[in-house]
Amino acid sequence: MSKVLVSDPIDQAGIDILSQVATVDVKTGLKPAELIEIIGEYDALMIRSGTRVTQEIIEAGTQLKIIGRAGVGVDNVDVPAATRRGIVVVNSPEGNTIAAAEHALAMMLSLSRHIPDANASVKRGEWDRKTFVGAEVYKKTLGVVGLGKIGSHVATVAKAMGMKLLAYDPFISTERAEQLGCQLVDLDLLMQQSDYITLHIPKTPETTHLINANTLAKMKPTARIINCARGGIIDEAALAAAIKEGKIAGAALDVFESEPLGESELRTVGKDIILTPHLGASTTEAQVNVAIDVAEQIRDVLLGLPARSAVNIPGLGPDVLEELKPYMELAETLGKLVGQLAGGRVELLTVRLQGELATNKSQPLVIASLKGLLHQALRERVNYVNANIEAKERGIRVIETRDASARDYAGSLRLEATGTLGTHSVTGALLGEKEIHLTDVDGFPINVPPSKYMLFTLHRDMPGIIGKLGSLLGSFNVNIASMQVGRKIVRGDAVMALSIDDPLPDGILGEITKVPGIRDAYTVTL
Ligand SMILES: NC(=O)c1ccc[n+]([C@@H]2O[C@H](COP(=O)([O-])OP(=O)(O)OC[C@H]3O[C@@H](n4cnc5c(N)ncnc54)[C@H](O)[C@@H]3O)[C@@H](O)[C@H]2O)c1
Ligand SMILES: O=C(O)CC[C@@H](O)C(=O)O
Repeated sequence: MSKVLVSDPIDQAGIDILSQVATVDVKTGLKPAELIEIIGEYDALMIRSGTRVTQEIIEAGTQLKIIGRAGVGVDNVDVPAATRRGIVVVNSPEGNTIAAAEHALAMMLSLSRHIPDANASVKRGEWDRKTFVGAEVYKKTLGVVGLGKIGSHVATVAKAMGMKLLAYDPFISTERAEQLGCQLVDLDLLMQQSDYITLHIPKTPETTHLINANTLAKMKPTARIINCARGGIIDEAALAAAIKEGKIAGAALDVFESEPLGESELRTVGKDIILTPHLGASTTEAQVNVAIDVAEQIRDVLLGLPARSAVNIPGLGPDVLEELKPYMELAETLGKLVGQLAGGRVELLTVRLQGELATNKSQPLVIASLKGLLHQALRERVNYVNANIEAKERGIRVIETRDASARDYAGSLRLEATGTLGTHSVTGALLGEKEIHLTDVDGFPINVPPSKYMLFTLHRDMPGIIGKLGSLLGSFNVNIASMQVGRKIVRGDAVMALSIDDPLPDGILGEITKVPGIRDAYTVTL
């Protein structure tokens, strides 16, 4: 019989499901060293946010087939390390949506009516009705940052309370925002005009400290901000200072840069801040939902069936997977690349299956392309199961075309993305059945394997330009691993594809486009 370790408190409904197929050990509060010592015995690990599943733990888990996160965020799991070891990582993308949305709404109302402090004062034996005069949310403006699952529910309820809604989400269509009664605006306008601001975005390199001293300075002195998404999206020191200096009226936080919250400026802010210990998902209903959702997936994988919500391995049948796996990796890589070249919000993705691919089942490749395209916005929240629906919700139209006559490679795939900032295309093929090569960018032929960090330029093919770019990158200590120019005619327009060893430092793209002859530059992380 299989063995499952449950290392965080999980609802009994989940344990009951696991017990149908496995021996279940519940051992919570283990120290990393204790977990490393015992993990080798187990086929599956089920966690919440309390267990940090590091590469070391994954390597010690020699029998592990699946890690189940009873919740949304898998930021406490080293997913790449699990993927390298062939371990499926599953989550529950929707089980706690309502709980988290309601917590954010509760925070907003508690802030506006001083409920935590009024409650504490009565319990101290006081009867003070003057200090706790509040404000109504009716007819006030709520700025929703991130209009995904949780943000959408918050918006719907806030609308019903008579609030005016602004939303900032660069990956959502105007139509979707309008359906929710939200006016889609840029972040600056949202910060300036909102009375309440609520964050519902993932934590990514782009969203880390998205709310900082500069953005806080744009808020009204009477405005309040709520973060029930992820710690680190708000710069905590800047927030504490902004409240203490009266630049904003208050904040409510459920999540923190470091959890559990230790010594922190936030604790010294006083009555204008509400702090809860990551309770967004802590409702009986949500805990039952996520426990059942994840336990069912662990049970299925232990029985050799696909998981419905894997963040790293598709929930498709093993036969389809085996046949299409290399092409799905190609499609996902091209999706990530074209999404980053297009920037902004993509409205149309054209997927063109060429050569022998034209006769293949296209659906998995379209899904893999969309998963890649949406990765920038949704990170681990987009998977092979939800990519299609997430794309629809964002108003991304997909067109599939086929060209069996294309003969350059046995089979190749071309993705073209049209968005608010223009149209870009990329083509790729497999060499030796496995090795991905980029064969065309924006109509310019190249032949380069993708690498984690890349830089693409659109420039005029003229003497000296490569040297100037090389020196500029060198002056920023950027090491070039490889470089190739693709051009159609000599001294015409050309594309340069560079693989670089590290991410480009901030501000360098602007310097690159100042090099005479370089029109555009795009940095890409794959
Ligand atoms: N406090 C809790 O206990 C708790 C519980 C559940 C979820 N969460 C967190 O809540 C957040 C939202 O979860 P969800 O399920 O709604 O996710 P979701 O993927 O459905 O929605 C996230 C939205 O953010 C948008 N987005 C991505 N990058 C953005 C950017 N740079 N600027 C603006 N918008 C951007 C996406 O387009 C998407 O619409 C996540 O961080 C999740 O981890 C917290
Ligand atoms: O397990 C929890 O309570 C955290 C839940 C939440 O942050 C999530 O990502 O689902």
